[in-house]
Amino acid sequence: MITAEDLSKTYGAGTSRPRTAVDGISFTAAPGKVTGFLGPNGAGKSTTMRLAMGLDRPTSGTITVNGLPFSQHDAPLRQAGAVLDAGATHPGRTGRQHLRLLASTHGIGRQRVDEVIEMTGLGSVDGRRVKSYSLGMNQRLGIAAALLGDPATLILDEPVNGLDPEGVRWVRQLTRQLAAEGRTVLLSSHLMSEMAQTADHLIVLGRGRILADMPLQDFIDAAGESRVLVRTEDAADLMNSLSAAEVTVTGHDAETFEVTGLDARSIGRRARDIGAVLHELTPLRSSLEDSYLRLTHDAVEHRSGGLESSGTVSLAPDEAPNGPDHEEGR
Ligand SMILES: Nc1ncnc2c1ncn2[C@@H]1O[C@H](COP(=O)(O)OP(=O)(O)OP(=O)(O)O)[C@@H](O)[C@H]1O
Repeated sequence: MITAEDLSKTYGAGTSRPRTAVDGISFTAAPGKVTGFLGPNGAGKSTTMRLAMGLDRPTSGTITVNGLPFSQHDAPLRQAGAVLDAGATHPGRTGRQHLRLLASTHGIGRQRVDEVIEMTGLGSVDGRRVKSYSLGMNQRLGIAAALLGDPATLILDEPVNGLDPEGVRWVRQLTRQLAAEGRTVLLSSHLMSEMAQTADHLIVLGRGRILADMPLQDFIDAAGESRVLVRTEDAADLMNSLSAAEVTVTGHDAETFEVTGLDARSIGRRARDIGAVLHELTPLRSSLEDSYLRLTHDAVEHRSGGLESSGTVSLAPDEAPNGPDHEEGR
């Protein structure tokens, strides 16, 4: 379990150019779930993860892992493992040497090193020097290191970065399995399709603040708009009869159009009323990407407001992640 309470981090505090990376956030990443951490570049995801792993100190507030600040645990590696910087290894060591060294400094036996090498598919390259590793091999080595202590909590910052499709699928299955075993998994990724298949819960950050904290499906339902695909012999008549202030009708071809703002049931009834012959009436589900982009787009367009659901979604104008003054990276 990871718990942040009113957590803030300002870099360069006291200098002429302070930079608040994390701005008073509170959230819980619960056991047994994959919690997806989303947000544009510079939103504060990596900083929050580093704070959780005790690699940086909060300016104010707290973040705990399994009830205690990470560094206060007697055997921290057994509490939480993290993939934060896949390149953070000594390039002259072999993968196996790197893992053995890490294991020995934490009282972890060689058998566990063999296990994590097996789990991460590094068996064929564990005797090679890390400097010869591809990005994908480095990611696997990072994940192997994170798993060494068999921790209850995993923090994975962009773990699929650089992996081929087989590797991406492997990370997805591994994270799902780790959560199914009752562990807490906090996962960041810019790959929306991957996040949609992996996460149970989402926390969306923008400019250091929480924009959304809710189950994945609720986020998609709350932020996405429902669309319905209609195919009919009487497209022109039905399109005319559906026109209303809150309804958008977009024609595709002579028989097909898409409706936003009315559900399939209402469209079916209207078709019956005017005697239109329907061939297809398909509700189209929003994707996570649609919802994410719509959430941020709306905030910029309307300069206020947000979305209500079973959790929190709010966007103030100056928090809009793709607003005009948004910093694209560091
Ligand atoms: N060590 C540092 N010193 C100064 N500023 C920093 C430092 N680390 C991060 N920042 C700043 O804090 C903000 C948040 O950065 P962070 O890396 O946490 O964002 P992120 O959401 O992980 O972004 P990305 O998706 O690009 O990885 C950025 O403006 C960044 O420039």
